[in-house]
Amino acid sequence: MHADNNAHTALKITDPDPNLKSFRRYTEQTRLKHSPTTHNSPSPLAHAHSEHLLNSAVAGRMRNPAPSLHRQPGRCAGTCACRTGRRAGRRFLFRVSSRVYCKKLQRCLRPVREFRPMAAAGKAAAFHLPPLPTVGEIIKLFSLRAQKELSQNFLLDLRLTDKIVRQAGKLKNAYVCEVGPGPGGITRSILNAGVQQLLLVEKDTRFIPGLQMLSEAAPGKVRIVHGDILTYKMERAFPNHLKKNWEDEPPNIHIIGNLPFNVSTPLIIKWLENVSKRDGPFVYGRTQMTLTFQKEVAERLTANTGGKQRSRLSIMSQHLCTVENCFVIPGQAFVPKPDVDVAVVHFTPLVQPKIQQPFELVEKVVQSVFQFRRKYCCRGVEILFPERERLKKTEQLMMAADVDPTLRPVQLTMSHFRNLCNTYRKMCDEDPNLFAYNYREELRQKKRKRSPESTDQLEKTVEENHL
Ligand SMILES: C[S@@+](CC[C@H](N)C(=O)[O-])C[C@H]1O[C@@H](n2cnc3c(N)ncnc32)[C@H](O)[C@@H]1O
Repeated sequence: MHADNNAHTALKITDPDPNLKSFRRYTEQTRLKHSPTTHNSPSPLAHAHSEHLLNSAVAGRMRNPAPSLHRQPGRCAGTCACRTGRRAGRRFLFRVSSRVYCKKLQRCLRPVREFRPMAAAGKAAAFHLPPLPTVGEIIKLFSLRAQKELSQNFLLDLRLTDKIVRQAGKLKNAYVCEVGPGPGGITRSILNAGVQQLLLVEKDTRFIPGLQMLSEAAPGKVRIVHGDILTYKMERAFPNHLKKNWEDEPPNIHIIGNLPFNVSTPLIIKWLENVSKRDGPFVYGRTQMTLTFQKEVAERLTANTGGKQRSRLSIMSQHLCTVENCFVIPGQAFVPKPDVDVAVVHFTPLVQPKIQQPFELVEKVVQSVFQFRRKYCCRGVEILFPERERLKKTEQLMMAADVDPTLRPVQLTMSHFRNLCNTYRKMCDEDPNLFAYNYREELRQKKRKRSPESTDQLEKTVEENHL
């Protein structure tokens, strides 16, 4: 373990983790389960190789099976006699990208055809993770019960995790940060996409040994940070040479994550602010993000003018990024099943934000407008101004911005919001106290004046409750 420049715990893997003792137990059990006595006569060579694989996995030196074991294309190289054909044993097979695995042995059945030409042609072999226990088995192995307070819902289906990772685009030789990798389903898909480096930021210590196992299976590629993504300093996460100008194509850096629901919204707002200020993960340029959200939040992020879900999030995200609602993952796909469905959203920061004003100003205007989402939009605009000049200034703003005050907030287009923000900015420049004006604070003070005792009492009770 060594200290990361982020003051989080970055883990460097040297010795096998104590938990690998239980992994050894696991592999022993697997070996016994699939021993020659329970399967149709395997070749002694295959059995010996199976032993070697299991032992080397424990030592953290798992590699692809030797080509000699793939001499019978399409046939399981392990101790079971299942076939890739239509015949017996088909139920044990499953596919990950172009690879066929035997479920029972966790063994790749990649036929020799796929193995040789690459080497023969002198090309660098594409990276593939060696056979590993399934994500489900990792969960059992390390007793990783999902914790509700961390909104933990795991994805075990590798076809789904592959599909999420494909939304990020081409990841060959990319630098990727995965947030909240948990038991590592998405992590495997990212590694199989041929990334150069993968940074994992995980808050829950219990997942670290399972992630170490993945790290050992992809030597030199994985960096594990035990920390909180909300405070992790992303501006130091990747090498400096990857930096691109904002106007250039996005850098080869991606953020991917199946985020906990209670973290995803504050995190995306933080990252949108980082996009606007070109700091955090965006010091490298227009870093792309592929993240999951509760389906309704994803709909808000991508809602168009007039849409039922049009909200503050729609304007804040779409004025800074191209936002794409990629696909929905039904709740049943997760373990344990959440009460809601989940959607995958892809963000690419825009070269020119649609509203060229400071993040805080845009947020203040947009938040005020949507404060009364069922009323005319002028009702929300009013709260940008102190009471004594409210009506006059609201009228002035609506007129100068050329916005019909009887439109509802959801009917306002991006250019309406741009005009409102630009005009409000001019008014703030003319009156330096205006931006600091806070409607809620004014309300509170008015109430305090009206009934000082009850307000003081109320505040005291709130304070006590906080303690
Ligand atoms: C919904 S689970 C997803 C796990 C895994 N990515 C998957 O798809 O199966 C969310 C993960 O994020 C982690 N997490 C929660 N809050 C976090 C935070 N603030 N920073 C980093 N990781 C966090 C949880 O411990 C958990 O592993």
